[in-house]
Amino acid sequence: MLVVAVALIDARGRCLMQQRPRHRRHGGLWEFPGGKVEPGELPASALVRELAEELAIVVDPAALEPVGFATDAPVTMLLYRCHDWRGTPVPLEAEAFRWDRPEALAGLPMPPVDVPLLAALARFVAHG
Ligand SMILES: Nc1nc2c([nH]c(=O)n2[C@H]2C[C@H](O)[C@@H](COP(=O)(O)OP(=O)(O)OP(=O)(O)O)O2)c(=O)[nH]1
Repeated sequence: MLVVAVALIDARGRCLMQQRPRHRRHGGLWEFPGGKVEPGELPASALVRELAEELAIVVDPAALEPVGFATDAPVTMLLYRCHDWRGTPVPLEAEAFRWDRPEALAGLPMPPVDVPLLAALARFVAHG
């Protein structure tokens, strides 16, 4: 299963994570916005679609920069970062969401693939 996700990063270097609805797989855990890549879909297009559905924001695929990927079978997740989007994120599907520095988010309960990707993101945000 190929999953794409994004770290939206604001002007203060804070990143958005959201809490999965409790009734779903990994319910209650904190994750990056995103979702599954559908057959025939490009990863960046899938992410643009998911961000419109989940957060009501518009993202240009060119504004998505790769951070890295991680696997915890059956999930392989590609993480991008993005500093530029249109609209104000609204949690349409999440239980809750929060903006914080990647180091501060590291203590939240999250799915296994998110742990190394959040660490990679923290290095990016620290070093530009
Ligand atoms: N969005 C997202 N999903 C993650 C993360 N970490 C992680 O293991 N996952 C897993 C949970 C799910 O098994 C899968 C994403 O599926 P999803 O259910 O959110 O995606 P979707 O919106 O396409 O799902 P659906 O339409 O089938 O309900 O990836 C993460 O940081 N963000």
